[in-house]
This record gives sequence, structure tokens and C-alpha cells, in this order.
Amino acid sequence: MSISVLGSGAFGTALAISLAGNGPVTLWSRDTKQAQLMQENRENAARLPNIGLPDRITVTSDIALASQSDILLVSVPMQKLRGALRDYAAVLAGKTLVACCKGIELSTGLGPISVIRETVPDAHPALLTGPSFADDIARGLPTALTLACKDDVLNQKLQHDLSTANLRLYRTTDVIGAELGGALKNVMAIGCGACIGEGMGESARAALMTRGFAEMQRFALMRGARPDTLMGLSGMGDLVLTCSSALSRNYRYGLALGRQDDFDTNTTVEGVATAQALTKIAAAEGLDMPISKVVAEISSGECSVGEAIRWLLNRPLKEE
Ligand SMILES: NC(=O)C1=CN([C@@H]2O[C@H](COP(=O)(O)OP(=O)(O)OC[C@H]3O[C@@H](n4cnc5c(N)ncnc54)[C@H](O)[C@@H]3O)[C@@H](O)[C@H]2O)C=CC1
Ligand SMILES: O=C(CO)COP(=O)(O)O
Repeated sequence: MSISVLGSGAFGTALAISLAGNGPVTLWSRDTKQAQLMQENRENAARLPNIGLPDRITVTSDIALASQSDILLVSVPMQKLRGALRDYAAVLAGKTLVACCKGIELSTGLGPISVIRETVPDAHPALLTGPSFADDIARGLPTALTLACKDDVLNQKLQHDLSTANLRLYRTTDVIGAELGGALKNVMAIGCGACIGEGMGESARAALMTRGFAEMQRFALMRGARPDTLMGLSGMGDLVLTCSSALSRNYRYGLALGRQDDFDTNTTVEGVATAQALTKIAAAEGLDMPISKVVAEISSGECSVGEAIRWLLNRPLKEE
């Protein structure tokens, strides 16, 4: 069984490092120069600095070589997934493709598994998601993640092949729940960052996380997820991590909005597009998603963080 990771950002590189503990791994970058530098310097200086690449990792920009592996982990941002798969659909046909991204595609409202099904119809899709910072995984710190696949036989094999000494995978066949837990927690993390950045305090953050989780469940159940999936690593677990740590880019983006600070636009912040996608879908379905709505509005500049908080507080009182 051979493994490649397609996408050499922070998460793809971290996964490759962890998986290299089991055997050889091919790490593919679309950027030839970056691939050469990483292969020579044994470091991803751009996205994961100061962490060495084990000898068992081969970095390449040759997709024909990378796609020869049995299992391909696809670790690109959600809004880039369709384009990346479409570009290489011919060599990805029939492969096991494990999406490692968190989000909802803005143009279609779909999650990663559906995007794989549309772009590479005869691939075997799965999803790796849950609470983990790339830096923690790359440093070999203990992490537990969710592996989701409709086909439980394939999922059991993947669970075995992708678990490492420090990466413990739990499996589920509820791909919708797993996708949505990872996608929606990023939206709530932006909200929590904004709340802290604006100086609203820890109690307000706890309220946002809890009411945010209620929104996550409402949306996921509407889409057919199982409620227990949201209580697991890909829902509650990732919500707790991302809403409470400045290691999260979504949280830091929210902090910057609350403090009215600049933010590096080259940073991957999945929650921005996902908040817009959610708001669009919720409006069409008549679903009440107030926190997602204000996160979409503060991200697009339609309203300030202060206005958003006042609007949330002044909504009609209701049962919990
Ligand atoms: N960084 C983290 O701690 C974690 C990230 N994730 C998820 O992993 C996904 C990727 O995030 P990161 O690696 O952190 O982002 P990143 O910004 O560090 O890297 C993204 C990578 O995708 C590549 N890329 C973009 N468009 C591409 C295309 N069309 N074809 C090929 N490659 C393309 C970029 O060149 C870059 O190397 C996101 O959905 C994120 O939510 C999940 C768990 C942890
Ligand atoms: O998904 C993550 C943690 O599980 C990483 O979060 P950020 O994308 O906000 O950095």
C-alpha cells in the first residue's frame, strides 16, 4: 500500500510527516520550484517552517508520479478542490481519494465528497477531518481525527493504513455529518475570534460556541447528518479546538476583525466562503442561522463586529 499527499500546504506536509512514520510517502506540490526546494532543504519553509521532512518523504511536482500511489490524500483549500481535481481527473480516475479539506463550496453548496464524486466519478472518496493543528501533527503530538467513508470495508482499510503512532483515526460512514462538522466550526471560530477581539469576554465566547453548535446541528440535521456525528471529533471536538486557540487561522482572522487589525490575505481562512455558502443555503431553506449570517456580514464588511453583536443580543427571546 503506497500513499501520496496532493497539496504541500501546512496540513498536507504535516500529514506526510506523520505518515512517513509508517513507510514512504510522496508529497506533491503544483509548484515545481517549491517542490525542488522542499526536496533539497527537507523543510516546507513557507507553510511549516522549522520542522524537518523525514527521509522517507519524496517531494515532487510530477503528478504522474504522485498519482501512482494506492491512496491519495488531497489537501488543498475547499474552494480550490474542484479545480485541482478537474485539472488532474485523468490520472486520478479509479483512485482512493481522501479529501482533507474543511468547507462548503460556495458556487454549489457541496462538500468535498460530493465535489470528488462530480469531478472524478469513478474514484473512491473519503474524508479526513477533526481537531488537529498541522504544527501539532508535524511535531508528533497525539491527535485523534475522524475518517469518513460511505463504504465501511474501504474505511476500515483506510483507518488501518492512515493511522500512525501519534495519529489515531476513528471511522464513520456518516460523511455528511463529518463534512459539516469540520466546515461549520470554522465559521463559529471566526465569530469567537471577533467576539474576543472586540473585547466582549470569555462568557460571550462560551455563549457563541454553544449557540454556534446549535446552528451546526440544525444545519447538519437538515442535510441528513446523524446527530451523534456532530457530538464527535469532527463537530464538538474541532469546535472546541478552533474557537479557543490563536493557533487557528479562522480564530485569528476573527480576532483581527474585532480589533480592526490588518490580516494577511494569503492566509487560508476556510470559514469566510463557508459562512457565505451557509447563509445562502439557510435563506433558501428557511433555516435560522443568525451566527453564520453575522459572520458572513462581518467578513464581507457589510456590518461591524459591534453592530453584529448588538443585533444578536436584540433578537426576540426564545426557548433554548
Ligand atoms: N493547517 C491546519 O492546521 C489544518 C488544515 N486543514 C484543512 O486543510 C486544507 C488545506 O489547508 P492548509 O494546508 O492548512 O492550507 P495552506 O494554505 O497551508 O496550503 C494550501 C495548499 O494548497 C495548494 N493549492 C491551492 N490550490 C491548488 C490547486 N488548484 N492545485 C494544487 N494545489 C493547490 C497551495 O499551493 C498550498 O500549498 C484546508 O481545508 C484546511 O481547513 C485541516 C486540519 C488542520
Ligand atoms: O482545522 C483546523 C484545526 O482542526 C485548523 O484550523 P484553521 O484552519 O482555523 O487554522
